[in-house]
Amino acid sequence: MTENPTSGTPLVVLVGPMGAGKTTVGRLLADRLGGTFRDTDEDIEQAAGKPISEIFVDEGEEHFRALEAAAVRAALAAHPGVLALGGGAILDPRTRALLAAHPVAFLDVGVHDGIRRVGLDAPRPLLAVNPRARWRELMEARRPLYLEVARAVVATDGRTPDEVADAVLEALELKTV
Ligand SMILES: Nc1ncnc2c1ncn2[C@@H]1O[C@H](COP(=O)(O)OP(=O)(O)O)[C@@H](O)[C@H]1O
Ligand SMILES: O=C(O)C1=C[C@@H](OP(=O)(O)O)[C@@H](O)[C@H](O)C1
Ligand SMILES: [Mg+2]
Repeated sequence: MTENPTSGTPLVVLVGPMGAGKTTVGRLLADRLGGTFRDTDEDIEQAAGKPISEIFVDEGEEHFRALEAAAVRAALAAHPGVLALGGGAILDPRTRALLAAHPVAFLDVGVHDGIRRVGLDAPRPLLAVNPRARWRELMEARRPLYLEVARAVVATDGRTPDEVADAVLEALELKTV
């Protein structure tokens, strides 16, 4: 295992917009690094006992963001493997401040690949209406925040998840098992 025995904090944290491949690439990276994978969206769903789309409908986005901030804080403090965040986690200034102490990779993607990928996947409540325009709008507002927290920026357009995982390892100079 290349887990981080001294601090018990993540070897790598993935941020970026919906469809960047954080969850998919995070799993691959955990395999390569010999650590475990954690995704704060999954932590939130498990704790709430329902999918994120239902949390948005039942309790609203603000409530989801509060759960998300707590889930990210807990995972950053204690998860020694690979951690993927949800696309909007970086909206919280306290989360961004915490991320400053961690090896964060921003998985970048353009609207074309981003939208194609989310179209193949589980529903994202923020993209339920006018997905293309919404995705662009969100990315425009959030790009500076992704850049603010990132130690490495990794382009994912036209790359397979395996190629993206390789690029993250290289950019952050991480050693595989
Ligand atoms: N580099 C890639 N190329 C093609 N498809 C991808 C790539 N990365 C992820 N996907 C697919 O896109 C969808 C969304 O990926 P996911 O990892 O959930 O993104 P995120 O967690 O960043 O929203 C999934 O169906 C996944 O299999
Ligand atoms: O960008 C966002 O605000 C969101 C991204 C989603 O995660 P992914 O980025 O893993 O799709 C999930 O947290 C929720 O639907 C909100
Ligand atoms: Mg995800």
